Amino acid sequence: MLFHVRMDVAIPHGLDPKVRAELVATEKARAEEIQRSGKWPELWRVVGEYANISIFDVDSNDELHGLLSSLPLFPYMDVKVTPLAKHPSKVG
Ligand SMILES: O=C(O)CC1=CCC(=O)O1
Repeated sequence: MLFHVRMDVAIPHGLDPKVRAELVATEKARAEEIQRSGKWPELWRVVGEYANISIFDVDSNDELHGLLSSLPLFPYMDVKVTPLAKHPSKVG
């Protein structure tokens, strides 16, 4: 099952810079781990925004929720999920 996911990140401005740096580093490590599993085939920065557009390839809604909520930045994200289906006009 493919899902288009947009994540908008809003880390509180008052957060200790060391805590912020650690959060971002652990987010990167976890994101790379999930990508290596093949469940997160696309990850793109939205130009000019602290946001990304991703494609996830998972077996269920519950699996996707588990992956997203395992991200250290999850508490600071607004996440919008769009389930994808095949388009009848797609060639190939
Ligand atoms: O920077 C972002 O868009 C948030 C994020 C998701 C995975 C990652 O490494 O950072």
